[in-house]
Amino acid sequence: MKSSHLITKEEILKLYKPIDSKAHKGTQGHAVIIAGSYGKIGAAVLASKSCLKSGCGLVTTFIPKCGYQILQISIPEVMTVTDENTNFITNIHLPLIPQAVGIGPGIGKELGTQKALFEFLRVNKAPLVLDADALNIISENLSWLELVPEDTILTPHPKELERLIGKWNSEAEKFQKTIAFSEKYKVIIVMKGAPTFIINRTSVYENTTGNAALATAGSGDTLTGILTSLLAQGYEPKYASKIGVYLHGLTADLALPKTGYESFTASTIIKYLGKAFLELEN
Ligand SMILES: NC(=O)C1=CN([C@@H]2O[C@H](COP(=O)(O)OP(=O)(O)OC[C@H]3O[C@@H](n4cnc5c(N)ncnc54)[C@H](OP(=O)(O)O)[C@@H]3O)[C@@H](O)[C@H]2O)[C@@H](O)CC1
Ligand SMILES: Nc1ncnc2c1ncn2[C@@H]1O[C@H](COP(=O)(O)OP(=O)(O)O)[C@@H](O)[C@H]1O
Ligand SMILES: [Mg+2]
Repeated sequence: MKSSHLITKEEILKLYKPIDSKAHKGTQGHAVIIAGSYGKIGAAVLASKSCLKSGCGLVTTFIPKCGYQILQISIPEVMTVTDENTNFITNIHLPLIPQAVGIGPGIGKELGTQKALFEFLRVNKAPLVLDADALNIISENLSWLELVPEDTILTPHPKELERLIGKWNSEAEKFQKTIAFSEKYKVIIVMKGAPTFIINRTSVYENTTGNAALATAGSGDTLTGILTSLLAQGYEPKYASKIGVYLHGLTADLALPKTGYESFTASTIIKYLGKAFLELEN
């Protein structure tokens, strides 16, 4: 297997940019989260809340109509734009030019959603995070990756990775195929797992934070929100991916003594984001 570089606190401290005292919401980036379908609006809530709580100034979330009240009541700080359709996304229209977009958590694979994703990828110019069902749809339409901005961040868990690159027979082959995929499509792959690796062309980075408390529904959805927020704030994708993965894992390391493994949930990740960022302040 190819040797990897460790993502350590020392490295993250060099990449992290503290918030300027003259900052206002307009300078902190406007992020868009496109997520959710009937029964999975929670994915949109988790991604949007973690996005907002990772420092970007404004968050707009695009959801099917059924999620409108849920989202507005769960997170009043987040603006909401709804699809014409009730239960799933069919036509992505944004009344703004976003600084970054995260798309995929909980969107499902309805034909209408597949078409909406293709149309969105055709017109989108903003730095992008692709997760969950966006990856599952793209796995069956790999040529769509030619439409995405260079250095788009893909965040597959092992099953989503298999759908993208095909089966592997060994760890070495998994890395070899993921590297080849990253090179071919000029994308950054956050290979989620225990630990998470980031593959950027032939470079492999291994995260040093995180623990099994993260093995809980929605923890990947929060990572999508964090990464999208960092991109919206102007971090280059190669740095946003490292900082985001590091902070996401750090929330679990900081929370574990208080929550134990069992009671830790994706909402705990969001709760501990503040403490994780404060670790970068010294
Ligand atoms: N509250 C909400 O609204 C939530 C909404 N959510 C949304 O739901 C949608 C479906 O997402 P999903 O990931 O559950 O389904 P899917 O892609 O079929 O993968 C499941 C299979 O993958 C595997 N697998 C996964 N991790 C693995 C690992 N570490 N290591 C090894 N294998 C691993 C495992 O396969 P197995 O081992 O069982 O063969 C498992 O059965 C998606 O849009 C998501 O955003 C969720 O975020 C939850 C909260
Ligand atoms: N045992 C573990 N140790 C460290 N991190 C883990 C562990 N289990 C899960 N994670 C992390 O939790 C997240 C799970 O993402 P994902 O499977 O997409 O969840 P969901 O789709 O439910 O939001 C990933 O970031 C993964 O690295
Ligand atoms: Mg996921």
